[in-house]
Amino acid sequence: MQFAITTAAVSANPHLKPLVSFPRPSPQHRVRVHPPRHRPNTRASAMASSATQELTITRPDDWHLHLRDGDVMAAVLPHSARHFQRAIVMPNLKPPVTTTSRAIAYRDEIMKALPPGSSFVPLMTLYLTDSTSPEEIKIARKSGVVFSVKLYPAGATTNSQDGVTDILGKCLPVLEEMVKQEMPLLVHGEVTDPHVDTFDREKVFIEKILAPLVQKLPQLKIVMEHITTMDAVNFVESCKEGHVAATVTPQHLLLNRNALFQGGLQPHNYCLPVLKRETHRQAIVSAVTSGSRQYFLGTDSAPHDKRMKECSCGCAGIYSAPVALSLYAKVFEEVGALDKLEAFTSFNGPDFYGLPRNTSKIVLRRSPWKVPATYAYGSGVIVPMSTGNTLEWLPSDQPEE
Ligand SMILES: NC(=O)N[C@@H](CC(=O)O)C(=O)O
Repeated sequence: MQFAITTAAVSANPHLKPLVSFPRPSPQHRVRVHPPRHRPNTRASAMASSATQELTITRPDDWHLHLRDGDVMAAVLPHSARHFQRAIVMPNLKPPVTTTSRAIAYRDEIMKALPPGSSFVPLMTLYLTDSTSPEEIKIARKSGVVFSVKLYPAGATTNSQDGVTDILGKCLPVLEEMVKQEMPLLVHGEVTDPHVDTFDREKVFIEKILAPLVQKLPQLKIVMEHITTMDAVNFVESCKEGHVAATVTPQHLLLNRNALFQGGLQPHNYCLPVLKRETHRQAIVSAVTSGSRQYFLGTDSAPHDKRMKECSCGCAGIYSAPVALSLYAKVFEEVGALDKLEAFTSFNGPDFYGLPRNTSKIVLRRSPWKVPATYAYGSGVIVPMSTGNTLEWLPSDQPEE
């Protein structure tokens, strides 16, 4: 990563309080809290660096993306293709992508919808069901286009009704084949028991499902998707690097659960797993900006029509593809860790998946830009994360307002 301007290497926001420490269960699982470094000690130096700084980083990949299909896909795909070289494409379509042949057909649709000249590469994912066969995993690996298998506990989130009901039982032969094929299992880590408090569902999933799974199949490569709690951070860090990793979204780095109720119900901040307390957000920020190789970028960008979000039973999902890079840069800058951004966005993911790192670059300029209120698609509009806000970091090919 290059810092083009030398006035002040990396500026932290002088108005932000340093992160505070919080009680931890055991010393070996302690999250490292990294206070801002290179904090400019004069207003002048902060202003000088903010006026001029730019970052050149290896082009990132998005390791958790919902592209949908049809009109919505046509509208959102260019946003991801503009900033990301590759993306793990989630399979929760209606009907879900449960076989390699469907994954190939979906991939073809994506390729056709790409803007001319785009070199974006979709990495396909199979949707695990109780009846997925070990043979399907062999076919998936041979195809060269399927790179992972997604576990949705049945009923946990958008289009998960066909998901898994018994991961440690019925799915075991499939998981054993995945170990052989070195095929990562991507996990939506929430229990669905209605008696478990919504805010505890990730923690309980770790205790009841994930920890036993790792114990049973320690060689299985697992990505805990869109982590939201310090429990997840502690769990990931208690596991072996290279075997268990986690993706982290911009919303779980920037928002806590107050954002759901700020001035009234805020449907555009509602996603699953739901936002958690501030202490959890801080634990995730500390973990991700520590330089650990177990975390990588996964936006979970999940577009829904505005009418499906703003209604009596609004659906879960935050659309972040156009703003994600700007937001991740903001998070890293706020704790003085911009020097760690590139590993998170561009190295840790491919290293975990055993894929080559990208060779092309992208430039982030400190050039404030206003997020549009909505993005139009065929029959409606999608409201992006940070709608209407001004963001500091502009990726090089982001069109100016
Ligand atoms: N994150 C969400 O809240 N929603 C996702 C599904 C998912 O990843 O849980 C979606 O597909 O809309």
